[in-house]
Order: sequence, then C-alpha cells, then structure tokens
Amino acid sequence: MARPVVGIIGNRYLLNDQYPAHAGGAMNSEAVSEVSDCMPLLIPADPRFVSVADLLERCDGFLFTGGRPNVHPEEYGEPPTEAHGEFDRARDAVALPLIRACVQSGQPFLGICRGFQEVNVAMGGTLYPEIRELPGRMNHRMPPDGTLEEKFEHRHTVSFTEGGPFHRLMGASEVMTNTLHGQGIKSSGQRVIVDGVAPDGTPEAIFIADAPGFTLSVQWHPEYRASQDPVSRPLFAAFGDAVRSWAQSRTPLPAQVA
Ligand SMILES: N[C@@H](CCC(=O)NCCCC(=O)O)C(=O)O
Repeated sequence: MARPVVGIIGNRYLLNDQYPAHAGGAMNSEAVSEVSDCMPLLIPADPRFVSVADLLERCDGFLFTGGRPNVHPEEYGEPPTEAHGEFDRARDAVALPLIRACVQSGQPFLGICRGFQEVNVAMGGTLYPEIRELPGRMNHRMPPDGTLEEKFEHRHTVSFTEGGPFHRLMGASEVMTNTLHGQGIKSSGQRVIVDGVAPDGTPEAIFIADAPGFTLSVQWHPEYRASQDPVSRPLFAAFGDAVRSWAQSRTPLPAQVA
C-alpha cells in the first residue's frame, strides 16, 4: 500500500546566484521517509503553481521547513527594515493560508524553524527581526563557519511545560537542541500555546490550542539526524502517526498529543 504523502513546503533559492529553484533540505525528506514513514513530496511553494485547495486534496500532511528567508513583516503589520533580511513572498502566500486551513480541518502539520515562525504569524502573532539584539538573549544563529556537525550541534536546553504535549511526547521536561535562527516569536498568535522555552526565554515549542489535528512546531531543527536523535525521533514518529490517520479517514487522530 502506498505511503501517505507529506508535502514539504520549502524555499525558493538562486542556484549559483542565478538559476531559480525550489528546494528543501534532503534531511527533511530523510526524516519524513525514515522516521515518519511517509512519502516526502517537495512542493513548489508559489501560488502561481499550487493552490491551498490542491495541496489539501493531494497531501495528507505538511512539513513547513526551515529556511533563511524570513516571513515578510507586512504579514504581521510591521514595515520591513534592513534587520528583516531577505524574504520569500511566494512561500508566504502559500504557507500562511495553508496553515490556517490545516488548523481548521485537523490536517496534520509540523513546523520547523521558519515553519514554526510561519505558524505563529498565520495565527496573528508577530516576530522579532533579530533576537540576539534583545537584552538578556543569547545568539541563536548558526555558527558562520564549521562543518555541518558543528552547525547542527546541540547548543541549549529547551524546558517544556510540566504535563504538556511536548513533555508527554518526549518523556522528559528538558531536552538539548540545536539552534540556527535569527528571528523569534515576539507576541504569540491566537491560540498559540508556548510549550517549550530556551534558557533565555525564547519560545522554542508551540502548538495550537483546541486544534483538532497535529500542530506541534519547533524553533530548532529536529530533521538533523532525526532517526538517531532521541528528541527528533518521537516528534517525527508522532507526526507520521497523525498523517497516517488522516490518510486513512480524513479525520484527525482523536488522541492528538496536544
Ligand atoms: N529565517 C529565519 C528562520 C531560520 C531558519 O529556518 N534557519 C534555517 C536555515 C536553513 C537554510 O539556510 O536554508 C530566522 O533566521 O529566524
């Protein structure tokens, strides 16, 4: 029997600074295939090519991946500044309404890094352009140099709410994670529950209150070595269970971890 399909919402890049391409890190596909046991399908996240209705019909769940381009601040009512960096307006135009549609229907999604930030913005929240400039905050950006192992190494703890969905899923109230982002949640969107924080108070794990389906999203990168990492594995496995349930009956898994 064919495996359920997870639409991978990636980014638009210029290969060799010239050739436009849609891309998503291979480690996202690996995590979805090997840990969630679903078929990864890279989506060209551009409203000229795909509609939200098409995506909801063709895919059983969605992975909103990390990506360097930031959600455009106009999406949360703020003007762009230099600190906001580069954007991917086509991805914004697909991802934000798609997240809202999934929250409503119960179709499962997992948000990672930029995807986590998109979930917050889709629900009406706002972002800081550069959290390392805030008093008392650490630098969450990836080291500019070094190997992939060095860039993705564990760099801080995340503490989960006692008895919350992440605590229950991980079987631990505190875990170690990597960190590769410049932006962070400023104000939480409607129904966005912050369920995990870094030592400096930066929100790291969220879910949507009273959503019928799987909405867990994280600011770190669980896709890195997902099959070996004790934090990534349960997250991608639970996401896969939710996607399989949706594929079978088009209804959310009743015992959603949230
Ligand atoms: N742009 C946002 C999100 C950061 C993020 O997703 N980082 C992963 C980068 C992977 C890549 O370069 O493709 C922020 O900086 O907060």
